[in-house]
Amino acid sequence: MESLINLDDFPLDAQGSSGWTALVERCKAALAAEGMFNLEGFLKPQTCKDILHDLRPRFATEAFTHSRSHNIYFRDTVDGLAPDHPALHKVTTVNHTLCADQIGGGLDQLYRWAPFRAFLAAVMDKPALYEMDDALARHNVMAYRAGEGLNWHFDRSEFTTTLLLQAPDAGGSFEYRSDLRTETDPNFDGVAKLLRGHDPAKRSLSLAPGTLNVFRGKNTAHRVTPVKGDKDRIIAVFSYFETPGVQFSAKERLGFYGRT
Ligand SMILES: O=C(O)CCC(=O)C(=O)O
Ligand SMILES: [Fe+2]
Repeated sequence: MESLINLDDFPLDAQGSSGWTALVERCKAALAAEGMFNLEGFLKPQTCKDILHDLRPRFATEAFTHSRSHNIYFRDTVDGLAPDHPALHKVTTVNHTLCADQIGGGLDQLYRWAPFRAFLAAVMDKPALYEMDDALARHNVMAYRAGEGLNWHFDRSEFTTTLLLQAPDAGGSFEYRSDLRTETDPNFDGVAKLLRGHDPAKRSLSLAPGTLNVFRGKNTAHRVTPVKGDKDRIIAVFSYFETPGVQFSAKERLGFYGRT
């Protein structure tokens, strides 16, 4: 693992050591204050280059073009919402996705590496985290080309872990609104306000390649704005859950990946 990630600055392999504990505390504090944390330089630059080299031909030939009109829930109907409620306003997404069964290599090794899950569990105050039992959804890599983005949505998992592999020249910002809803309050009017562009608590972030980013995606509305220029924005996304055996439904797999 030391050839993949910067274990000197981020000693995930030394669980319980003072360096590991300090890192966990730092990440927890950022998560509490800002709803996310970033570890810049997490992935080694050469690893990043090697991964991109491996994935480029796959993006050219076998990635799924995820292109659709959707609402923030990625669901046709939502309990308690009339079909014409502005929280169901439709937005458009276009990007290109490779699934876990098309990726392999260092990203798959990292996804399966137990100390990575243990570190994330400690930061999120969970007894343990488990890999998804879904050969496609476990981890993905997405490429956003000029004009493409991922529009407003909430994630299925409580938190989302991403690793930027390549930054675009311009655009492709990560915009987010932390705690827009809770487990007990869907805050439909707040969602409608954000979609109208009227939420002053919206924040924006431009990530550097190699940065590990973790945010509470289930209740944080987020989007990636359209990329500008010829350099694609390329990002890996890892999904873990509190219980083993989690899978996407066949309908979700079809919608996100074009196959089941
Ligand atoms: O590309 C990103 O930065 C975010 C990805 C994301 O939100 C997702 O995969 O659900
Ligand atoms: Fe997301």
